[in-house]
Amino acid sequence: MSADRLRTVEEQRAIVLERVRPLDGTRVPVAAALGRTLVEPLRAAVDIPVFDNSAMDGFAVRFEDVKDATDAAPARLTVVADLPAGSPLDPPIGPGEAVRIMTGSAVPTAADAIVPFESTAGGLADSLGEITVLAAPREVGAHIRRRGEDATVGSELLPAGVELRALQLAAAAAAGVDDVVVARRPRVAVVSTGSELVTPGRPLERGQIPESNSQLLAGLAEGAGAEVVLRLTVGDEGDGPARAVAEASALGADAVVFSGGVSAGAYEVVKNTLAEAMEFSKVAMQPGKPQGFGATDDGVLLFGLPGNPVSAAVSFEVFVRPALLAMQTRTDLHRPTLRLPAATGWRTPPERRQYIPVAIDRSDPARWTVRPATAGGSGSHLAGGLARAEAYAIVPAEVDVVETGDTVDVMLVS
Ligand SMILES: Nc1nc2c(c(=O)[nH]1)N[C@H]1C(S)=C(S)[C@@H](COP(=O)(O)OP(=O)(O)OC[C@H]3O[C@@H](n4cnc5c(N)ncnc54)[C@H](O)[C@@H]3O)O[C@H]1N2
Ligand code: MOO
Repeated sequence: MSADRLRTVEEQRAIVLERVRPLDGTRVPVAAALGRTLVEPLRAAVDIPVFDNSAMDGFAVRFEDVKDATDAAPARLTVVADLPAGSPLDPPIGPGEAVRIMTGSAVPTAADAIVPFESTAGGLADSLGEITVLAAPREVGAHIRRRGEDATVGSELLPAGVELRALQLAAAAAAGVDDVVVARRPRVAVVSTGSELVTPGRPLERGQIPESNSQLLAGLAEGAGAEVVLRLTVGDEGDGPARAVAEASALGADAVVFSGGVSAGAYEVVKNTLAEAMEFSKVAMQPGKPQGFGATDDGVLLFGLPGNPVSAAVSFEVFVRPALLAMQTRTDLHRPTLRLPAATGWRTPPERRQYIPVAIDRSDPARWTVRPATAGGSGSHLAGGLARAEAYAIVPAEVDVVETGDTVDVMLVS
């Protein structure tokens, strides 16, 4: 590689992923597994449904008895038992007999169809003595939900490597599973660098700004399944980064995410103090050109993201998030992307892939469009506009300008 050729995003990401070691699996209750990554397939512990059960409130019948029932020629049956949900009973049903049954109750072995209350003359109001069936069930098995039709004991509901969200955990619970084996949460330290940074809300003197990257990066890290074990700000002089790495290691951190102090100035504290453990490179992306990455001897990953807030946000998406997911053995390391037309045009940097924060206009459901979320275009300092961003439009390095109506790749991040 020539000295001035910038690395591609893929090259830099490959260097990062090469250093990732998978975290151990741990067994956690299903109730505590939201956002965790499965490391063993999820298998059903019981059938779903657990037993043949009624899909309707009504009567369990012998199809033969009611198959010809109509308004003009109703079938009359005697109700011989009542089955609320949860009843353990399996009452016999003789010719001309029926059992009142509620949705979810086990269907008696002797029944082969359900007649809903709506198909009888008396409905619920007159459902415990003689009943008059005015309409035949469609077929044998009508309104019966069969045991195991959704899943059977031992069948795989989910493969390893997927994130457990509410729907997946509901399926686990429905399958009688009470705990799952998931990856340990990566422990992350978030370290902001810069002598100009002040805790938000404090009075600002000339030259000072509110510190926002730790909020950004801690939130993104947690969103990627990590546990933030340390969050601090260090100045541009001294050995703050090295002390932060030591503190993070003592806390068992798997990764330290620095922001700021990685480019070409006189006070690049991350670059100046961690040069032995980290490599500092330029990546053909905008924002996010200056990147630092490395690891301690103990394998703690060290990310040196550029300090501009949009640069830090984009860099997290393309390098840190995939690494945190890979540690958790997640199969899919990347955000979903769509291809959408641009609602307005914008300029793009030469020879660098652009990641521009965008808002999606969904007013026409058949034609979503995107527009830059930041008023000043792609400026990496425009932290306020991030509030409106829900995605990044990704424009290839070869493209110089996006025109209104051009289709762009859009990486969804919220
Ligand atoms: N001569 C050159 N100058 C710069 C280059 C270059 O190639 N040559 N690259 C520019 C690019 S691109 C970027 S991006 C920045 C990256 O700089 P650093 O990573 O060293 O970041 P800092 O200088 O420390 O800060 C940049 C900017 O961001 C603000 N900042 C930093 N940390 C925070 C924080 N935690 N919360 C809020 N804002 C933060 C900081 O005040 C600066 O305004 O370098 C360019 N320069
Ligand atoms: O590459 Mo910098 O990250 O443009 O702002």
